[in-house]
Amino acid sequence: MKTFLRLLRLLAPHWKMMLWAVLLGFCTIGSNVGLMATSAYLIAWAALHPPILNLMGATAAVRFFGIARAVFRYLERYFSHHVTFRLLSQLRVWFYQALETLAPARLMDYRSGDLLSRIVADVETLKNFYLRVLSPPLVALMILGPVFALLAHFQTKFAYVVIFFFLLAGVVVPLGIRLLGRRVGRQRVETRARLHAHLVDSIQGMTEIVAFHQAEQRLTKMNSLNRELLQLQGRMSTLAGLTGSLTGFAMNLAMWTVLVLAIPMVESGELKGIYLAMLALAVLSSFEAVAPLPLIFPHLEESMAAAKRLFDITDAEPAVQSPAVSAGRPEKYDLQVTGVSFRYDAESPWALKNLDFCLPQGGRVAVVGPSGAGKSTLVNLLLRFWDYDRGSICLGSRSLKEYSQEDILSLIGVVTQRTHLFNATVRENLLLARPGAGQEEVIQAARRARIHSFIESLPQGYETYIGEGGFKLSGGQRQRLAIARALLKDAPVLILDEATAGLDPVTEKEVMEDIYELMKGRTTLVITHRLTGLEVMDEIVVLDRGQVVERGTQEELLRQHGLFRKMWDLAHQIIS
Ligand SMILES: Nc1ncnc2c1ncn2[C@@H]1O[C@H](COP(=O)(O)OP(=O)(O)OP(=O)(O)O)[C@@H](O)[C@H]1O
Repeated sequence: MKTFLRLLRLLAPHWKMMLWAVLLGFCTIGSNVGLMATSAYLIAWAALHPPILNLMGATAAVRFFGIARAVFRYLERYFSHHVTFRLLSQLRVWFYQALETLAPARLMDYRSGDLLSRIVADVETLKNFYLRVLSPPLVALMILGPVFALLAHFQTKFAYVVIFFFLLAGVVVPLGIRLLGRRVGRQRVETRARLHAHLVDSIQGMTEIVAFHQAEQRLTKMNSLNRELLQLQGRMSTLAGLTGSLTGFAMNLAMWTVLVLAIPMVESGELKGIYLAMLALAVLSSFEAVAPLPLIFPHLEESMAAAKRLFDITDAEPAVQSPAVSAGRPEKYDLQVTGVSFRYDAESPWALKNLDFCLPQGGRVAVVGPSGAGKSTLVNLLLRFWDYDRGSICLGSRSLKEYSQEDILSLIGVVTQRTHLFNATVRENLLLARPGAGQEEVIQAARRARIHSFIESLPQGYETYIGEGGFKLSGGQRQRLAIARALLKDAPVLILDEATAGLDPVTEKEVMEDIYELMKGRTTLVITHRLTGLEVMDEIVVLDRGQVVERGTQEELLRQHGLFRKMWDLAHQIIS
């Protein structure tokens, strides 16, 4: 019920349009009843060869209802589709905005295919909530009044017969269908989501799947999910077919009952014969309003399941609470980390324990350590993707928690090993760092990152599409674009998170030179497990299992014969 009310609230801004669509739906079916009734009356009367002038009124009514039905149908479709598409786009934006506030911390537990399924398929499913759940009963209720009045005008018992069969087709049949189709809607939403997640996962990991000969297994799983979904869709279609026949049966029974009651009245002279066909067709056509009712429950169940999946995400608490008023820009860009401890959840071990270091404005500090030491965790905290549990991190004189995430992200430029490049042009990818930058600034940043001449050599220069994830570029070129992006952003604080990992030694050396260019005048934190280029660092902090185990300059650490020295020797053994 709560989900139902929340969905209604989402529809609230469009209530006027929806009301119009319902009114037009009523007018369409009303015109159809009028058209059928007046046509039957006209034909029956014309068969008695009255003077042609006497038929003029009925002829005009047939024309009027015929045209009205078409016009109302068009307008009803126009309004209902208009409102549905606006609703869907509003839902998509609303859901996407919720995703943004949760990224990345709260989204880690979801598969990307599952999220895709929610934003595409589940949102799409919700169009049925209005079109097939809310609107049909309102239209049916509205049509019942005039049809009742029309039939009661001739005989009250005709009207009661129609009400009885309306209730049968519009209430009893839907309840029966609900019993038969229990859980079909929900299962369909869930199976579809699993199939989407599996598909996206398979497409993203296609290279590994082929390399490890897993295509067969993947296909088998996909086929089994497909079959499950097909079965559920088959059940839904069976229900739709059953609904159609039951409603048709109730409709015909209603017509025959009215005829069985009316024919003796014609014989006894209580009712004129020319009204007989009119009554029969009026009853038949009024059932158009009842036809969609039996599928309300499966659609309602499906909409509720889809809405619940969306609300699950939008209700999640962001991992970081932004302050009501952000501290804005600090007066100095130094970072002070004092006694910081953090774990990803209450059951996990500490990823960082009592971490201390100071990074003065314009200074350079490297955090190194073996895999799992907590280096990326530190970056997550500095970018306010997660909030630390103990200790403090200050940027300038203020705690990081006093800055909104937006402000933090504008103050800190990041180059990571996994910089995401979009399936867009080179220029668009660079402009992501500063959308308002002019062409000259873009070129300048690319020049400083030494990627300009390469870009110029591309077929369309800066307008060349670089493919999804920048797949048309080499690793080194991708990193240079990332560096150009950071140069364009021109943030006072810089984090380099394994910025050269995955590059061959020659390219790494070249990219390092670009990185030194990027570091100039910025407060820089380098996160790495590769021990190259660290001689220019003011301090190196060595982390192991979340704790600082050594600190000093490269020279000092090499003399200490501790973990740093071990890592250094190992790295140089591998190279030699
Ligand atoms: N999202 C997460 N949820 C739970 N635990 C996590 C998460 N990310 C990292 N961890 C855990 O936190 C610890 C530190 O991981 P982190 O990624 O910070 O190490 P790292 O030093 O960056 O390693 P690498 O050099 O391999 O990237 C590890 O034990 C890891 O399993």
